[in-house]
Amino acid sequence: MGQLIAKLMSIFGNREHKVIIVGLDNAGKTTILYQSLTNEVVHTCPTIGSNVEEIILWKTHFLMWDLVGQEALHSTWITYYSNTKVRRAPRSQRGPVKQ
Ligand SMILES: Nc1nc2c(ncn2[C@@H]2O[C@H](COP(=O)(O)OP(=O)(O)OP(=O)(O)O)[C@@H](O)[C@H]2O)c(=O)[nH]1
Ligand SMILES: [Mg+2]
Repeated sequence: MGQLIAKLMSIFGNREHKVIIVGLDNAGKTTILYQSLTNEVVHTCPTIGSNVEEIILWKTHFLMWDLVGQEALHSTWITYYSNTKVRRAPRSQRGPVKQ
């Protein structure tokens, strides 16, 4: 556990990081965000726009943006992408490619 924390600290340091959570509607994005904050499963409604919360882990601040999942509003995601880097999972961790 100590090694894991040390590794995470070496990646993130103690600065503030902006994290955006995107995905299909009803995927569970808001549930994950508020479960992380409260350690409880909370009742959610479909997100319109976004929810934003700060999570502090080992002095590192994560500003978590939970975005709308409805397909008709995916075009609004781009407005949240400023000052972000997209990280893809390593190829070995990605799912099968659809033909
Ligand atoms: N069974 C099950 N239900 C879940 C899980 N996570 C979330 N849900 C339920 O799925 C529904 C949608 O969850 P949300 O967290 O609101 O989904 P969302 O991705 O934020 O949806 P949008 O805001 O519409 O984009 C809720 O009724 C949750 O209680 C899970 O791991 N298992
Ligand atoms: Mg939501």
